[in-house]
Amino acid sequence: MGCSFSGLNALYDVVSGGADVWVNERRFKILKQIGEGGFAFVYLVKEQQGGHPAKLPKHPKYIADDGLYALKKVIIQTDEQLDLVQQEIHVSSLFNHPNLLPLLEHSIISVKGEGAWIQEAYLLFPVYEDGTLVDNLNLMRTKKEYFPTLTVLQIFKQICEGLKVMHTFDPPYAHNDVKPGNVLLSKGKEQSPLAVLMDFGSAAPARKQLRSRSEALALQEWAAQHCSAPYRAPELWDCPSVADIDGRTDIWSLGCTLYAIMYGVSPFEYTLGEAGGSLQLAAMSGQVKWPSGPSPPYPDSLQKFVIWMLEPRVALRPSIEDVLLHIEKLVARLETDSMNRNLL
Ligand SMILES: Nc1ncnc2c1ncn2[C@@H]1O[C@H](COP(=O)(O)OP(=O)(O)OP(=O)(O)O)[C@@H](O)[C@H]1O
Repeated sequence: MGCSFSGLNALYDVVSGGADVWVNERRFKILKQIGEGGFAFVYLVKEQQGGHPAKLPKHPKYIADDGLYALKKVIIQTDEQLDLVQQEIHVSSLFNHPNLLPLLEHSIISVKGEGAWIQEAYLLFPVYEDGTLVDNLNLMRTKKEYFPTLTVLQIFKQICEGLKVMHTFDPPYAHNDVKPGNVLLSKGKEQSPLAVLMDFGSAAPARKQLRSRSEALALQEWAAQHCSAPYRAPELWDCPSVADIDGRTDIWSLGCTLYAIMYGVSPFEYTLGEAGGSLQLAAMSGQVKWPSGPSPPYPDSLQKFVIWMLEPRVALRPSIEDVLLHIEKLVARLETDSMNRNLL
C-alpha cells in the first residue's frame, strides 16, 4: 500500500509569506480551497519549482501542463478514519482508466495538534475545475436547464466504463457510493464533457456471502455509514440473512444516478417530496415519480432504462456489461433518429 508515516513527507513550509505544502518530493502552493468533505479539505494547488526533481517519479502518471492539481488533506482522528484513507489509497492504486480518478501522490504524516500528535493524509489528484456532477446539476436546476439526451448518455456511459473496470477486476470491486457527488466533470472544448468517478474510500470486494443474521446486520450497519442513503440499494437497507451480494448494488446506484443526471434530483428524494418519509421503504418499493423535465421530454426509452436498473429483485437487475450494451443501443437509435430527421 506504500503509505509513509514519515513527518518529512508532507509538511508546511512557510516561505516568502505563502504556505507551501510538500507531498513526498514535490512542492505545491495552495491557491484556494475548492471542496470540503466529512474530515477532508480539498485545495487547488500549483506545483512549485524547488522540489527535488532528481527524486521525482521517472514516469509520473500525469503532469498538468499548467501545474495545477487538487490536493486533498484528510484529518485522521480514529483508527477507522485511518483504515478508510488507506483503503482509498489502496483501491486507487489498483486501477488505471480514464474514467477513474487517478491518485498521483500520497503521504500520511504525523503532526503535532493541540497537545497530541495527530495524523494527516495528503492525496494529490488531477484537478477538475468544473467540479462535480452534482455542482453542475444544482446550478442547472436553478436555471431550469437540462442536459440534452445524448449528453445524458455520454456522461452516464463514462461513469459505467469506469465502474466496469472495478466490477471486472479480479476480485471484482464495488464502488459502493456511486452518486453525482462522486463524479467530476471537465467540460473543456469537447462536445461531450469528460466524467470521472472518484472517492474510493467506500470501495470493497463486491462479492459477499451472507450466511447468518449477524453477518447481515454487520453489512447493513456498514452500508448505513458508507453508502449514501438516497442511492442505497434495497438489499443494503435490509440485508437478508442468507444472500449473495455482488456489484449489482452499484447498478441500483447507477439507476438513481441516471435519473439525477436527467432531472437534477435523486429519484427517491423526489418521489417522497417535501413531506419526506422513509427512503428505505421508497427504495424497497422501487416505485418512482417523474419530474416534468425538459420540453420536449426525454424519450420513454431513457425512463425505461432507469426502471430496469431500479429493480428491487437483485436477480433481475442488469450487470454493468448489460448496462453498457444498452447504452450503445440507445445512442445508436438516437443517432439514427437524428439522421432520419435531417433527411426529411
Ligand atoms: N480532483 C478534484 N478536482 C476538483 N474538485 C475536487 C477534486 N476532488 C475533490 N474535489 C471537490 O472536493 C469535494 C470533497 O472531496 P471528496 O468527496 O473526495 O471528499 P470526502 O471527504 O470523501 O467527501 P465526502 O465526505 O462527501 O465523501 C468534492 O465534492 C469536490 O467538490
